[in-house]
Amino acid sequence: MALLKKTVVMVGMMGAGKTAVGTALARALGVPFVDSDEEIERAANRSIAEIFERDGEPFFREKESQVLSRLLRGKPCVLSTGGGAFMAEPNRRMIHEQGVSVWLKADLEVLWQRVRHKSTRPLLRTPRPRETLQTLLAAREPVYALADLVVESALDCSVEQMAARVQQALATRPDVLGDRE
Ligand SMILES: Nc1ncnc2c1ncn2[C@@H]1O[C@H](COP(=O)(O)OP(=O)(O)O)[C@@H](O)[C@H]1O
Ligand SMILES: O=C(O)C1=C[C@@H](OP(=O)(O)O)[C@@H](O)[C@H](O)C1
Ligand SMILES: [Mg+2]
Repeated sequence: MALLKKTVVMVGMMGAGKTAVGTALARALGVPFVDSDEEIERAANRSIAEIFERDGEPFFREKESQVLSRLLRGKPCVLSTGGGAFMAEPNRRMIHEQGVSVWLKADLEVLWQRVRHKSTRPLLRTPRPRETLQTLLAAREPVYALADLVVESALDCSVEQMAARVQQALATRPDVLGDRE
């Protein structure tokens, strides 16, 4: 059984699999899983889409930073963020100081196939959502590249396979993952 010394923070685009792979990774490691979007929704008692609609994106980003700060101060766990969380420099600093970031990297086609039938992501409620996703991806990739570890996703790679790949990447970091006695 593994011993987690630092919180593993999943970052990357919408549809990269942060929530799904983070859940599987936490199960495999035997540690708690938290998702910043779910925490925000629970505290507000509203969906992310409703929060964007009623309170606007700046309000959501403020809540996101607060939730990240709180969760990073807790016991080591797997923490999946929303796709925009890593864009803010103060968030990146907190994550870097208190956890280890893992970028789930995926290309446009993979991301699009995973998000196209869902209406839960307010940033993609545009006349041409695929193009919006492409523009966001181009703007964000250089920032995700600042993450501590990168794990690439492909269309034929299952959630469990991705979690195993992340675990392999973490095994190269004895400051993050150790052996329990
Ligand atoms: N490696 C994968 N293989 C197959 N389906 C996946 C994979 N990763 C994610 N998915 C699916 O894609 C969708 C988006 O994944 P999700 O975890 O919500 O992404 P994110 O949290 O990064 O936006 C979900 O339906 C999820 O089950
Ligand atoms: O990319 C983004 O800015 C967002 C991604 C979403 O999370 P997922 O990446 O889990 O879909 C959610 O936080 C919100 O809709 C904004
Ligand atoms: Mg998610």
